[in-house]
Amino acid sequence: MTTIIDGKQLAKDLNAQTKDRVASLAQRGIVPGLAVIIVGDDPASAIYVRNKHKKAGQLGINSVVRQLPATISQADLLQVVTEYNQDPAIHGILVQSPLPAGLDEQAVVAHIDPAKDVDGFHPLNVGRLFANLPGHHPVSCTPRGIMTMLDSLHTHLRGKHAVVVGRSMIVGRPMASMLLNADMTVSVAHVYTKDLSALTQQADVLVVATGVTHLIKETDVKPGAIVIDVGMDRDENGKLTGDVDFDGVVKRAGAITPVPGGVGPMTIATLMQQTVDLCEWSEERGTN
Ligand SMILES: NC(=O)C1=CN([C@@H]2O[C@H](COP(=O)(O)OP(=O)(O)OC[C@H]3O[C@@H](n4cnc5c(N)ncnc54)[C@H](OP(=O)(O)O)[C@@H]3O)[C@@H](O)[C@H]2O)C=CC1
Ligand SMILES: Nc1nc(=O)c2c([nH]1)NC[C@@H]1CN(c3ccc(C(=O)N[C@@H](CCC(=O)O)C(=O)O)cc3)C=[N+]21
Repeated sequence: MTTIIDGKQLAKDLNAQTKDRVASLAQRGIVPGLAVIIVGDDPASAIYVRNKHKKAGQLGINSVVRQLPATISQADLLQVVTEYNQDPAIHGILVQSPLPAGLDEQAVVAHIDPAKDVDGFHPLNVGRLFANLPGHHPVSCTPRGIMTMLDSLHTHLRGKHAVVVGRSMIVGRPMASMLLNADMTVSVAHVYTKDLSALTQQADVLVVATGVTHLIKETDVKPGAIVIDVGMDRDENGKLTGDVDFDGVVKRAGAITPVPGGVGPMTIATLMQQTVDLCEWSEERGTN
């Protein structure tokens, strides 16, 4: 029997925990604050931002959405980030990606106070993850949510082979670091990988984040493998689907995430979790 990993239910469970933590903070007069900066009018980004804002409200997190015109200058955008860096009511800052052409996303991310970097995209936090440094630091929410999903399976990861397909800053690279930090043997595949299928067939844990609809088929997967589909793609009918051919792969995998209802809801729940983490860490340090 294949386990269908229920991202929606896991997100519900995680959100319930986050809500409890927010309630405990409220008793001390503390409200976690999240600032979401969205530049331009990309419709997909607008939907994500609305979902994040709604979820934050449900959990008692104070979320501020700052909509900025696509024509904003780099300097003015940096100034908005500075404003939230200096605002003691804001614990997490997120700049929705992608930014319109002409704006330097890396420079904007590097301008965020690393202690308020709720996406875990700041180079200092990326480096801390890569080096597996001890202590508190934020990390990319999508792979962190995937680690929570793997934890829920209560399976032994140490020494097993993980294959990550994709090497983006938001998913593939931080995912590979987290799996390595969990003592797995990690392979990272990308467009130049030769014989991708031969590699993915060796994976005990296979994470796919490419944006290529149904790249991974039943015959690309080892029997019993855990398959995590990060893809959020549109099929020929405009329906949301993944990078994994679910109907085929489900016959062979030991566990698999669906799209929708898999990694996506856990990304948002993890963002909320990490906003509260940042708030608690700043309290511990006494910086607020
Ligand atoms: N559910 C969620 O929470 C999230 C979902 N997503 C979704 O995940 C998918 C990936 O997102 P993201 O990582 O941002 O995408 P990017 O486009 O930034 O990166 C895609 C990666 O996949 C690799 N790749 C592309 N085609 C192939 C191929 N045929 N074989 C092997 N590797 C390939 C690329 O390799 P190379 O580097 O060589 O070009 C690249 O590293 C998208 O569908 C996106 O919508 C993204 C973020 C969050
Ligand atoms: N700074 C930044 N941080 C991000 O975390 C970030 C970003 N930029 N840019 C875009 C990607 C994408 N992303 C998703 C969030 C939720 C779902 C999600 O909730 N998906 C639902 C379905 C939603 C639907 O039906 O459209 C699901 O999979 O079930 C998906 C994708 C966060 N991203």
